[in-house]
Amino acid sequence: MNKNTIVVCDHIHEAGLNILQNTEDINYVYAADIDKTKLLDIIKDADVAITRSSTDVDEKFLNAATNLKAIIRAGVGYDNVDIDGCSKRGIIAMNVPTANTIAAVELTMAHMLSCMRKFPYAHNQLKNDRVWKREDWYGNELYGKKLGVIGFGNIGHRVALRAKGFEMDVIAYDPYIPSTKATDLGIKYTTNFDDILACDIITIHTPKNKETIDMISFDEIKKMKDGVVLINCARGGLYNEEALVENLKSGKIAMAGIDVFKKEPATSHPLLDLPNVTVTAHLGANTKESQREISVQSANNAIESARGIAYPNALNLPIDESKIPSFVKPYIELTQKMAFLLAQISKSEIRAIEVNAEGELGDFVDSLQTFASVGVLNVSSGLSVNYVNANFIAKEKGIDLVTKSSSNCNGYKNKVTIKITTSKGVKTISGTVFGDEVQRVIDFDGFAIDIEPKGKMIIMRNKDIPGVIGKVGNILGNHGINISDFRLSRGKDGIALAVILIDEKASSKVIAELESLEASIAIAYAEI
Ligand SMILES: NC(=O)c1ccc[n+]([C@@H]2O[C@H](COP(=O)([O-])OP(=O)(O)OC[C@H]3O[C@@H](n4cnc5c(N)ncnc54)[C@H](O)[C@@H]3O)[C@@H](O)[C@H]2O)c1
Ligand SMILES: O=C(O)CC[C@@H](O)C(=O)O
Repeated sequence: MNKNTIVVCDHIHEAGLNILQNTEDINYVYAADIDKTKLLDIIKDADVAITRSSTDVDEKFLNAATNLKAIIRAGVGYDNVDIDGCSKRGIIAMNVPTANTIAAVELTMAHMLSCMRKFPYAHNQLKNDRVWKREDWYGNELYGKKLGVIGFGNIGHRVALRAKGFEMDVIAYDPYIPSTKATDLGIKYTTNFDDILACDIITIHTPKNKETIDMISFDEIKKMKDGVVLINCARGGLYNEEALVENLKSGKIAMAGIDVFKKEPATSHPLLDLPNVTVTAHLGANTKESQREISVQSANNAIESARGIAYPNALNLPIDESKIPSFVKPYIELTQKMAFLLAQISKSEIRAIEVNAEGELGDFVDSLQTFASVGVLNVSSGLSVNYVNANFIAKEKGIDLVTKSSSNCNGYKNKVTIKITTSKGVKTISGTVFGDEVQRVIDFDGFAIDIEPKGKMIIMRNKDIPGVIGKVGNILGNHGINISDFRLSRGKDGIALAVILIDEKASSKVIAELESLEASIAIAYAEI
């Protein structure tokens, strides 16, 4: 049996390692203790890799991982995974989004309490210095304080709930959620960032991305109360680190509780030199409960993806299958088939692919576009194109991807039209699904037609003159080709379009003979 290889690149709990070890159809390699440069040698054999924040999945990693089909980030944040790089190579990237939520929530509360009571310093004075000076350690209470929560997702909303337990006055800022997500929990909601800057304590729980890096910097800190407390258990760099250091030194920020740093490991960071900072070494996810769960989920997900069964929590799939209503699924298949058909007929450099989804289907036009790209590119690039990398490859080839949608679909419940622009001109195809799953092509280049997109076919554009059908039948018959269906559509200007479904492949000789007919304008052969 040809076994798939799963490489574990970082330390994960033994519960997951045992699962991998005991899975017969998996070849499991433990590479967590190996130097990261040597990992590049090992990763070349991996079908699936499991990583944490200590392994950067960057260009170097991905270039070395020539067999890789899937990668599991054993945690929430995937800012150290080059998702575009994965997509370009057809690698499915996944994370484990909720298994460490509680661990991170509780560490946030610990930092908050620790900052308010200057806990580590009080602890060190007694434990390390053996000094009993109670007058040095007057802290502040959480009770009654205003807490600003930036990012109200899995962690942020739970921090808010716990803060309410401490009878704090909590306000959430997260423009990407409905306000009711907060207000239903009895938590105030704002879209005005200044409301957050006016709080006594601010904690951040957003992902790290272009929008959130330096979200709090010199200007924002200037607007804050003197003596504000800042907590970051999300990602280093969400608070600008230079601004933190300067304002902690001046006392504008009274205390900061920091679990994460812009560059990790951070053993000589200037924040570590300051007396008003409580720090931990990226321990947000480090509870035994959370690590066991992350490890088990990562191992199971890695096995499923190695077997090609499922890709739980995929980050770069164009569609989340669970969110696609069942009526859309046959349209996805139809779109890919029609695009494949159209690209075969076009046989020239593709410049643009436009997908127009009409009816309720309009809401899913982006997903349909991806599958149209797969269909088109499969003709020229083969099966290495999949729905993870199709749009990247199309863009790299300079193909314009256009989507349109409308509610009106001329008598059909839903309809999808693909328009391909090539160096030779424009071709269009439309289709619909009758009932639950009867897929039909209903229009070819403006000719109304009704065919199932399946099998071998000749598409012939011809002058609408007598005797064409007979002559075509003769040529195909002479070559021993059986016609299973012949669909004719007559245009207004004396031109007709025929789609001839046949049982055997039509050779280039057959196509040449058809082209030589006096009525013939254009002949193409295609197979789905
Ligand atoms: N310290 C650790 O070990 C540790 C552990 C787990 C998670 N994390 C980090 O914590 C953060 C939050 O994780 P989560 O599981 O709650 O993620 P999540 O995706 O459930 O929530 C993130 C929230 O941030 C919001 N958001 C995004 N951009 C925003 C913006 N510009 N302004 C305001 N809100 C914005 C989103 O709408 C979402 O509600 C992530 O950065 C994650 O990597 C750290
Ligand atoms: O332990 C890790 O890999 C980091 C965990 C945490 O930061 C996460 O994003 O899940």
